Amino acid sequence: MSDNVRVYEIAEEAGASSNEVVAKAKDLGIELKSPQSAVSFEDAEEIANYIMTGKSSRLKKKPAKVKKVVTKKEDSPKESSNEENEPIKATKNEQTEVKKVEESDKKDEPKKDKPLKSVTPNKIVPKRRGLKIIKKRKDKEDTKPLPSNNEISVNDNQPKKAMKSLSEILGGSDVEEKKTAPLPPKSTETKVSAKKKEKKKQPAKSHEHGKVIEFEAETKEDFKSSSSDESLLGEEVVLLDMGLTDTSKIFEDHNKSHDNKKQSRASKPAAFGNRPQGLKRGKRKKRVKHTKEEVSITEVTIPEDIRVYEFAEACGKSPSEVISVLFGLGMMVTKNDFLKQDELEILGEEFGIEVTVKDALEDANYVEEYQEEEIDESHFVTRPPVVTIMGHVDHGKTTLLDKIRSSKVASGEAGGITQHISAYTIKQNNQKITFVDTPGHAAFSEMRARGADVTDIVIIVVAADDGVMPQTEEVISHAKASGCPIIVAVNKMDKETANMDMVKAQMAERDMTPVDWGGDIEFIGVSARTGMGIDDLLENILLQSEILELKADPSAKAKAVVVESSLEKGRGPVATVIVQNGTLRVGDNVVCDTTYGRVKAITNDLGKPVKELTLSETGSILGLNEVPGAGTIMVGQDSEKEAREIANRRAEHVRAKELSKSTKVSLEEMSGLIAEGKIKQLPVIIKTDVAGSLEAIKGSLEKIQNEEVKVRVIHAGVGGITESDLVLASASEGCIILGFNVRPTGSVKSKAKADGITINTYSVIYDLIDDVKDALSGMMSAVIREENTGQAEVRDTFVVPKVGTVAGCLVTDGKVIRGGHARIIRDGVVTYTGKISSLKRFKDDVKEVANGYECGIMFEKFNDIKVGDFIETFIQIEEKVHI
Ligand SMILES: Nc1nc2c(ncn2[C@@H]2O[C@H](COP(=O)(O)OP(=O)(O)OP(=O)(O)O)[C@@H](O)[C@H]2O)c(=O)[nH]1
Repeated sequence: MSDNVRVYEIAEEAGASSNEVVAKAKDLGIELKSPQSAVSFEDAEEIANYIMTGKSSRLKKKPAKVKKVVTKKEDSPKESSNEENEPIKATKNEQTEVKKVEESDKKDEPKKDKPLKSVTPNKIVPKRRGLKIIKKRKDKEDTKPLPSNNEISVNDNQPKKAMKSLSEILGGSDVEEKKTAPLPPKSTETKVSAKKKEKKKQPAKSHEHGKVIEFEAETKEDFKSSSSDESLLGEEVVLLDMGLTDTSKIFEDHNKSHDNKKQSRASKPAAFGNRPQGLKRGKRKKRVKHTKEEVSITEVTIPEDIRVYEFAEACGKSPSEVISVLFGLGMMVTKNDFLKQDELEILGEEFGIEVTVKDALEDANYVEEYQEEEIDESHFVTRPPVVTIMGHVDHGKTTLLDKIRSSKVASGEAGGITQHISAYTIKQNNQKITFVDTPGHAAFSEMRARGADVTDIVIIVVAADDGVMPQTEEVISHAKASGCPIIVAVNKMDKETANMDMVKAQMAERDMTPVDWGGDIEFIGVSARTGMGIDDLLENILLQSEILELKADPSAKAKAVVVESSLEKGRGPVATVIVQNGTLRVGDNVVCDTTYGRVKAITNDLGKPVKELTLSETGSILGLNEVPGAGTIMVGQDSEKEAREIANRRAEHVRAKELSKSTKVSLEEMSGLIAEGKIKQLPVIIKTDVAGSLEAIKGSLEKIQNEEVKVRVIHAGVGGITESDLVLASASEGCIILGFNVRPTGSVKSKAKADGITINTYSVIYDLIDDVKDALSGMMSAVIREENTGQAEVRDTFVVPKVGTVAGCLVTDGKVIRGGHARIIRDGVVTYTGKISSLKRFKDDVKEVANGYECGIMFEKFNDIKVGDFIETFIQIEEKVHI
């Protein structure tokens, strides 16, 4: 077809009458006689744009009137297009279209011309497409048969690439929206449907000729060439906007239609790929909004441990959406990864959803329940204080604890106390005081962190001769953090070198000013060896306790804190507890975190069986199904069933968490490994009979490490080696299970064998540590050690054609070995390091030549040998490194 465009076509395109076109053409200096007159494409574009935008490069003055019309039509997005060069009229059309689409999506984003393809005057082709499309659109609208000339020619001329640019500009999702959106009457969409019908009637001349862009609903990023009506529809939607004078309606409609499309759009982030950047930005914003409106999920309650895909599902999103949001913020996750707290927060904000993390143990939070139900202040009575003694190593904690105990408990009653126990109760002036021996200040704080702050008063022991030591400082911080009243026991006052004032001064420097110096801390001089001052100390404790007004209800169900636990031969799990509230009786059903049971027997701190333990009393209980962790809280339950259910629920949760953690850790560490370079790890699971040795082993193992290797304790627990340990071990490559005083039972053993999991059991801690050291040593790179084997001096050189230079040498030390390593030293500088490729005595190849003999030596890939060079031969010995 010809290149000519007729007046009425331009009129349709520009949404004006033929007469107007003629008039405007005249303004531009193009003479048109009638609606049947034809002009070139360039002129047609110029005229159309002039009508629509009021601007033209051929016009010196922009007619304000036209401009107005345009502005109205396009709802202002044009303004910015003015910044671009006028000649690009068609571009403007495109922009206008895009704008409309964009704006209908997000009204709040005003004109953004930039994202559109930057158009240069040379690139007229895309403009034409715009023209073509507009034309089609109008056709339908006005039910005027469209001359297909323009379209055909334009289409034919247009390379596919140009089509893509249009698709980019339009943005797949937007188009799709229009396609599927329910359209109110008079809206753009209404027109579209009208057009559709028309199209059916009209064998779409224009379509036949040219390729039409089709935006697939599902794959927005793709666009295709097709001649189907549907595809036309897609185009038309866009084009219709152009023709409309009441754009505000369109926007309204678009907005409405958004609601329906949001989801599908949001779930196709791939569509972004084809969009210009500016649009992308807009879209992202949109997406957030839409999700909010459309899915109408404004809040979700999720479990603490939730994977990406689970979260996506809960929020009505696709996993890829979640991933892309996090990816955009530099967080790499896969759909199976667990989301962290901060990630959940970000996602919630991004999607406009209020995310509530549900306590997974909500139904099994027996401690909280107890606090709510069992605490009845009307039954409160005064209870004895619980005291913890802390201090620097060797300052006399243990001696002091033992002294207090032995001096306050009749030896007959105690049955000759020799065994160290973790807690005991004494009587001072008929008032009870319970002392707890925590394994260290870290353990003390750990217990507090777990909510098991059993301590009422802290005693800091400072040796009168040593004064404040590094650990004393740590203890001060821990004690202060606990908020408990502090008493300083200045120990070893029996020593000649004791200096109370020095201790006081040092402590005062650390904000622990003695009462007699105007502060509020009592300093009591004691001697754990002689017993001096101990009464004074106990009196002070009782005084503090009075001030604290410690109260509890002995008639309530028992609530106790486990301070020590172990698995004892013939007795099973044993837990040493201190009762915090209520009374713990034999026969009580109790739950203790993941363990439960019916109290079979109670032995008090003197090792005697008792029927009950009341407020602040301590003793050991038997009857739990497993060994509870130190610091866990034991609470009495109405029935064993209830106790079991709670414990099982908690155990399940812990197990799930542990498993999830182990995958997480390995992932995190993958990147850690990369960052660290080459570090190797030995994952281990430690199981011991008592909590004390568990801590000791764990602590020692964690310390065994250097830059290259280290131990990673995946799990550490008191009790036998179970199948769940095997599950955990198999989740971590190369994990070994270390048992101390515990052994796997038959079934666990055989399962471990079948799964290829190593279980090593020990009864001596040092053996365990040594074994782990050996294992780590095995993981370390071997060290290459050199050993000199001999030396030779080059006395002469011979060049053998095609072979190389042979050094005629005299071995001056040790021996020279064929195939061995050698260094050539010239003037004291190493000039070559490599291998001896050939070693001869006269004409014979020999394996080695000893000191004092002459030989011919050739080197691998080296011929630059000179008389006077020294040859040093050596062997390399690979040596295992021990940690
Ligand atoms: N002269 C004298 N020696 C004491 C006194 N108290 C403790 N000792 C000695 O100090 C040393 C350390 O005492 P421990 O009770 O083991 O000290 P600790 O603070 O418990 O030490 P760790 O348990 O290792 O943290 C022992 O040799 C005690 O005999 C005291 O009042 N006077």
